[in-house]
Amino acid sequence: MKYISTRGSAPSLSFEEVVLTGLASDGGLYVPETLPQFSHSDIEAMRGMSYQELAFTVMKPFVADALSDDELKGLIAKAYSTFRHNGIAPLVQTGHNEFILELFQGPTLAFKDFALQFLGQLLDHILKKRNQKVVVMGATSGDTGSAAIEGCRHCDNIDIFILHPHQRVSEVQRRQMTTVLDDNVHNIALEGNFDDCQNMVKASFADQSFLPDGRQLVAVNSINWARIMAQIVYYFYAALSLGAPARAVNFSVPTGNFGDIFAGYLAKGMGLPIDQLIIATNQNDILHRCISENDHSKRDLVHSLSPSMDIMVSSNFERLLFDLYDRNGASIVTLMDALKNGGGMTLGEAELAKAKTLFSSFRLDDAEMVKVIKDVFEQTEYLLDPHTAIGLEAGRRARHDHNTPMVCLATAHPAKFPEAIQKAGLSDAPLPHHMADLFEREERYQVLSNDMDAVQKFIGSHLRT
Ligand SMILES: Cc1ncc(COP(=O)(O)O)c(C=O)c1O
Ligand SMILES: N[C@@H](CCOP(=O)(O)O)C(=O)O
Repeated sequence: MKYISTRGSAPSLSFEEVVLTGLASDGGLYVPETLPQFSHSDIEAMRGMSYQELAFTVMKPFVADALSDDELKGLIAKAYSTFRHNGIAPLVQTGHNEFILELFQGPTLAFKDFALQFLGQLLDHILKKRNQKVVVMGATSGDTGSAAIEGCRHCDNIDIFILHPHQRVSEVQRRQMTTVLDDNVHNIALEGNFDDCQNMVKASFADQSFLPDGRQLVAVNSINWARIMAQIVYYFYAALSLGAPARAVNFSVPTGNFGDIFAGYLAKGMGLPIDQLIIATNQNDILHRCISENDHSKRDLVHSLSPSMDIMVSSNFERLLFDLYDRNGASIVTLMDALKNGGGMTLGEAELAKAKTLFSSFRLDDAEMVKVIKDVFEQTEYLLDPHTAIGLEAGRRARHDHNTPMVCLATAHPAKFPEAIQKAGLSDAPLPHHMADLFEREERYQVLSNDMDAVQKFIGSHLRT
């Protein structure tokens, strides 16, 4: 399997190279040259598999050149060994043909664990084999950071630097990152927003001359293809539990950087019968505006009660555009230049029409989201986190029919976001046992101005030899 860049001029890479490269040298994102296909009977044969068996079956075609079957099985076993639920991704029914897929049973309580505990094991394996040391640099709006730190902290060959927007993540999210005191783990609170953090990470990948000779950056954001790949698995898992391949399923996905829902789009492309894919956004609604009215223009980023989705420029949208524009890299360069320099992009008529057949969308503001948390708790005693509340309500409003099951991805545990829960007039969800003393733990992080030089100097001076 080869991987190609969405901007058409970077070299194509193998799986191992793509995992270590992150951003393509032409500024694009890597995608597989062809998408593996599963037939109706292949998917039938997946019924009854454990999460780990399914992960092996779904990911194998993407990695077959790089990992033996036993190696892949071993990495999967270790990655999911720290999850707190035997089912790994349990489904909970909240209404008629309406389900929540709990993706927060991993060690850091968000869906990011599915890909990042696996990526941590994968990087450790590859780097030990190559006897190579790397620098991980990532941007987080709150959840990627802690999952990446948890995944990488035990890797001797990694120094990890995570940028989060200063005072723009919840206190639980910050402490999950900053109380990890291993000497290869570094947290930077950037005086800016998530887009500033992500821009700085992407610019640093484009010019890595600030690193000492022999070191390279590796991405833990969904820039890294392995992140998306691992997230495809739970779409298969949920759909199989609800009757696939005989029965189609809809998914509603709280969306920010467009990685999670893009994994659902790929699952559909691989043969999984998915009917609707619903993009659920908060007030930072560029994706909803794009799908509903072809308005993909940047606006000021609003600080919301669902902070993990406070993202304006959704990195993975570029991967979708690449497909919409028949994989023509030059078209993507034009669109991305317009977004960067002109503040927005307009999709062609045919491409917008295609996007509308693939995705529905819905937007909720804070007040609407808080009401959903309150109403759902009153009716079912199920406590939603703010991101999941947006996904659930968007699914209810945007689904076309009630005979097809609708699965809302529960992307985080409510204990991470007490502010929204309190606004709904409810008592905080307790932190799970392994985090019970989070507020007593010592923190370490560095506040830095939104200045590339300052960040890169900080990284350079904190690398272990
Ligand atoms: C809790 C939570 N929900 C939803 C999202 C959106 O996911 P994506 O960025 O893959 O669209 C994120 C992060 O981006 C998140 O942390
Ligand atoms: N919500 C994310 C933002 C980064 O997204 P990623 O999927 O590209 O890592 C976060 O919690 O950091």
